Amino acid sequence: MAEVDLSKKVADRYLKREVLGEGTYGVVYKAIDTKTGQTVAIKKIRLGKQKEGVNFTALREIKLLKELKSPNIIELIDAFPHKGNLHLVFEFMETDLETVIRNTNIFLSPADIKSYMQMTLKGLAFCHKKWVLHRDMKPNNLLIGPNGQLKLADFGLARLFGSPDRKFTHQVFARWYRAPELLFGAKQYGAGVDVWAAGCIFAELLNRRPFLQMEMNLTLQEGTSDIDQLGKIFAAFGTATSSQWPDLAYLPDYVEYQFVAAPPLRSLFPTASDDALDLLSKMFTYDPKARITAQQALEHRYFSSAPLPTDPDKLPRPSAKRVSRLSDFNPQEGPTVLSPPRKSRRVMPEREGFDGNGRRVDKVEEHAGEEKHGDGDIAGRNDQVPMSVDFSIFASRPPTRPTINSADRSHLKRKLDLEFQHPE
Ligand SMILES: Nc1ncnc2c1ncn2[C@@H]1O[C@H](COP(=O)(O)OP(=O)(O)OP(=O)(O)O)[C@@H](O)[C@H]1O
Repeated sequence: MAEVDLSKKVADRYLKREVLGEGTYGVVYKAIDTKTGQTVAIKKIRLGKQKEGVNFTALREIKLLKELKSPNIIELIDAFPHKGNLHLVFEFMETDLETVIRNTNIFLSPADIKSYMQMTLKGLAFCHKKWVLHRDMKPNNLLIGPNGQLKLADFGLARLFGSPDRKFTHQVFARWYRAPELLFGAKQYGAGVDVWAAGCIFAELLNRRPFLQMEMNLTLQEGTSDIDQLGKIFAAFGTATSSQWPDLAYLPDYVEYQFVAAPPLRSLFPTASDDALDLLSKMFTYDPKARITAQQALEHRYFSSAPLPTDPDKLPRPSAKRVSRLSDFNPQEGPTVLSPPRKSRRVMPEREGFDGNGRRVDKVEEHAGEEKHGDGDIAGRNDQVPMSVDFSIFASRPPTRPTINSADRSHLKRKLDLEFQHPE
């Protein structure tokens, strides 16, 4: 009873405005905090049928996330259960790094790229120090505020609510940022998965296209896609060997890949400086134990050598989304609670495409406006992280992991042969 009273009171504090979009965990609304006049973003996460709502363990974890405060982390301002959904209130951000990268009117200088990478790694290093992993790093999770500050969004959510279900079409992109240990089915992994993803984002900033991007038809094939993604990685950096990565052959989904030598790194990043190339090679180290940490990356000479990182407020970025202010509405009218619209942004596999420069082209599809909730990748959670959640409250179950059969192997061999004959 007490929980219901509390949630109503908190819910009355925020006036929902328009829907900003829908992501893995549910719908995101723009809202106004009537207490402060501040514009916020509210992520509404469906909890399922659990009548008791959020349990104490989850609330404790959410409290920990609220304490995760750093200039490069999106602040979780508030969290409250309401009508069977968990509402997470975040500071409102104007745009995101994916929008910056794919805007062809924006020129990113080496100093700009350095600045975006520095802010990304600062956010990562801060959370890793507190034993919190992101696990779903990608450019659209790197939000940019009005003063150019880049902040990491969705930290800790993968652990709380389960890794996003890769079957959701807008999640297929996330595979391009997955570390090889995850693709080989590692059950125990650490902060290195975020560093690998940050390396992919670094590469994307340099080349202005997703680095380890799979063709859509392969990305959407069930079961074989992790294998194909590994093929893509090995085509770029050479097949991983046990001498480079001693634990390789013991990974749950390990399969032997045809050996290919690495092409020169310089050929993949023609515009990068030598320092940038050196840092990239350390972020893309196969063995997660030997991979550079976020903190070590920040101390790499790339960040102290010329050109120095651009000041965040001088970074080029797209024109800002309009930010509603408290003065924009009449409090007499009462809260404007908008239902999820019938049409909202959603990426469709069959109609989705890429333009000639490898940029994503999102299409709009009509749907019921219902938010969805991933099944959760519990098996893959990091047991070393001292935060624990009773996943049963979210009705999460470990996904069935695709097994590698002989058909997969021959498909893999064919794919690898093709890829290596016709490198991109
Ligand atoms: N703090 C925020 N401020 C402003 N807009 C936000 C904020 N958080 C999310 N959004 C916007 O809401 C929409 C949905 O975001 P969400 O993070 O749920 O999913 P996503 O980033 O689109 O995809 P994914 O779930 O795969 O990460 C996006 O358009 C995103 O830019």
